[in-house]
Amino acid sequence: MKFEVLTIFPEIIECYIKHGVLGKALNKGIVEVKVYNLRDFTSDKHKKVDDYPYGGGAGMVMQIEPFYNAIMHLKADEKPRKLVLLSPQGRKFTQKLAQKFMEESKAMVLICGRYEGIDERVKAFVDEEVSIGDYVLSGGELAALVIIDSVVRLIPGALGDELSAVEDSFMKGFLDYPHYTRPEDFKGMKVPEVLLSGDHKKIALWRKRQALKNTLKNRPDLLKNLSPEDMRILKELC
Ligand SMILES: N#Cc1c(-c2ccc3ccn(Cc4ccncc4)c3c2)n[nH]c1N
Repeated sequence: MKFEVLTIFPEIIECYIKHGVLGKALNKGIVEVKVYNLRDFTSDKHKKVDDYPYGGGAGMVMQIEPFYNAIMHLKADEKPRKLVLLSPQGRKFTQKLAQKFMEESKAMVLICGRYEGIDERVKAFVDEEVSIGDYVLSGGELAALVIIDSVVRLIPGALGDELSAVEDSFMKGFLDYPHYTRPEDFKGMKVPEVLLSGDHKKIALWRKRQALKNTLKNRPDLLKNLSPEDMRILKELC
């Protein structure tokens, strides 16, 4: 899968993608990430990308021309790609949308604005407008990285044999269970006995109960379409 990112801060993307799961997927050739500096698609000597908003108001707005020139440059190879604009006004990005992007797109262009946003006319050239959540960021780059990271985790082979995105929370419809590792006793804070028991059936039940308990407490909105067994466990918790 190929990601092409349009931004005025390429170093934000370039720094992050070298590490972790993404770095390994890049080294394996499962994923390709190309970053384009929008300033390279300007036509003035100052590489200007923003201007004052028509109608007045605070801040600056990013001009359409660099976005248009960059998108036309990418489209010149006539290969299919999904163009996604990151924006506070976008549809909510969820695990389900990450799965859809992974299944449907061989290539994605992630368009990152800054300042108070970008000229509305850019939207005529994009397929999706996406927001990663109900909070205000300073630009689209972090959102682009969230999308890249969550989509790459879903690509078969990206996590390596020992891990699987299927086990990820949200994939199962509820939050994850608690995790523990050595030491067994840290300043009197002990690992739950059940996890030391070696009884895999008991451990699995304990983990399911804890996951449902966490979900009931922090994200009851996720508790839909539970299996009858999970519903039984949940009722015990209430
Ligand atoms: N995805 C996503 C986002 C953004 C986001 C995305 C792109 C841009 C470009 C510019 N800004 C700054 C800005 C613009 C307008 N209003 C407030 C701040 C952005 C924010 N904020 N919060 C999210 N969940």
